[in-house]
Amino acid sequence: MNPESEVYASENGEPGSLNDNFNGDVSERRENSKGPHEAVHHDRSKFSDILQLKNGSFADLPASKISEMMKPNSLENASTQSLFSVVNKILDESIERKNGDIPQRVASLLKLVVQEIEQRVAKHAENFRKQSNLYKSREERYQSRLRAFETLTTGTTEEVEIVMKQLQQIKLEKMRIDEKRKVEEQDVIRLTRQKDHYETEISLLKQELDLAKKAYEKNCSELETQAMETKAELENKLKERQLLLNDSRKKVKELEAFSESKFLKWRRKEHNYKHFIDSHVGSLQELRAVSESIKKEVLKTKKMYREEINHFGWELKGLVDAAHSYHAVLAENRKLYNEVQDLKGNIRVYCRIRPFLPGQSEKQTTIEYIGENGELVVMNPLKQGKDNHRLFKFNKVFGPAATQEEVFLDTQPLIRSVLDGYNVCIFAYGQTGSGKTYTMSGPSVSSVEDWGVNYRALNDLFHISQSRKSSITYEIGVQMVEIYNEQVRDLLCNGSSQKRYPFPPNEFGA
Ligand SMILES: Nc1ncnc2c1ncn2[C@@H]1O[C@H](COP(=O)(O)OP(=O)(O)OP(=O)(O)O)[C@@H](O)[C@H]1O
Repeated sequence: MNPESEVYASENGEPGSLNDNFNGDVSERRENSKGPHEAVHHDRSKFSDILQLKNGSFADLPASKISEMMKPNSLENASTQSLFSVVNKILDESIERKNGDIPQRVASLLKLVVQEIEQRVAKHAENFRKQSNLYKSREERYQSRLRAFETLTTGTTEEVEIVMKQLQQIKLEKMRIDEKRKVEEQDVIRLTRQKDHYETEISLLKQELDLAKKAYEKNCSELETQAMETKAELENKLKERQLLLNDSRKKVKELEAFSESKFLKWRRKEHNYKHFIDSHVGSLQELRAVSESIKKEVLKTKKMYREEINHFGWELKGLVDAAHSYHAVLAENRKLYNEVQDLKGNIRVYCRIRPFLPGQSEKQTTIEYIGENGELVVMNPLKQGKDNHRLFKFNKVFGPAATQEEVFLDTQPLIRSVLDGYNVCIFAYGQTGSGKTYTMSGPSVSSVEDWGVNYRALNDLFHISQSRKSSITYEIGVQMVEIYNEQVRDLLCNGSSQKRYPFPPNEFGA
């Protein structure tokens, strides 16, 4: 038995009232004493009988009864309640008696009963003490256990947290499993319904199958009878067919003989056709070769035609370009013609003033004024009065800063009119060192910037003739002459044998 069960047993039994305890002791002794149950009952009934004597007294009891009651067995088996009742009754009787004397035998009984009660009280006290010690030891045990539990509790807080988390996860898992289980339950319900449905379908199909089976069996029997009939018919027909087959065999033999003769005839015809086809294949090959050569000829002719057409196309394009250029030239000529007509006469006179040459910077210029419209005022310090200044009028005056290109641009339209058949003459006039060569040829041929009117004019004419070559072919010739002291000299003639002019009229006028 464990301590807890011991405590509960003790609490329920031993710490009760005195009477209960005494009753317990009595029952315990009763069980331990191996005497007959009837004897115990007899001892107890003795005390009960005595106590039920309400009108009688102990003093009046016979000595034999009292000595029986005083026996150790009788006292030990009596209940504590009975013992206290005996004591009280004896004491009450002694009080009621006037002389107060108690008979010797009653006093002896009283003493024995009191001793019995004392023993029981002592035993009871001893039990209480033992119980108390037991409770104390158990309390100490519980205290130590409590402390151990407290230590365990503080030590296992972290574990408890982990366990709580695991528990949480397990709960979640459980919820998931529950949901899954619900779904599965629904599936089970669905499947059960389906199963029911299929079962009803199966039962229906079974019924149909039974019906079909019966119908089939019926059909089978009908067919069997029909088959028998048909068999008989077929046997008859077979006989008829057998006869027909014999006839047919005879006919086949006749036809075979006929086809054999036909085959020989067709064979001969095939041979004739083959010979005919072979002869025609030869002539066909010849025709093919002729056709190939004709095809090549046709392709060659086609190519030639294509090239000629291309050539015509180019020529046509040239004509179109020429027509376009011709229109442009016509427009330009018209413009030039108008310009020339606007001029007063066909002669233009330009004046170019050259800058001072190196080393002449200290000299004073005689040019007073250069006008926009060709006016030039020249001062003559040697003359006085009115003659001091003289005004000259030109088509245009080029100042010392004018470039070669600016000078050329004014003469360019006139030069271009040469290409349309007009006669043009550019004539440079001036005293020695005034800049005629510089203007007409330029200081240097290597630099295009320095080119004078002659080079620029020829360059321009070559460009135009090149652009118009599809429509017009020009022949360009150059003459360069110098008139000095009324002597004309050919400047393009090499060496000392320079040709002297006047030339014959046909040469000079070209
Ligand atoms: N516009 C100009 N700018 C700079 N230098 C010029 C100009 N015109 C002429 N000169 C210079 O003046 C000098 C004389 O010029 P150029 O030889 O052309 O004169 P010219 O009239 O031909 O002389 P000549 O009649 O003796 O042959 C040259 O050194 C030339 O470089």
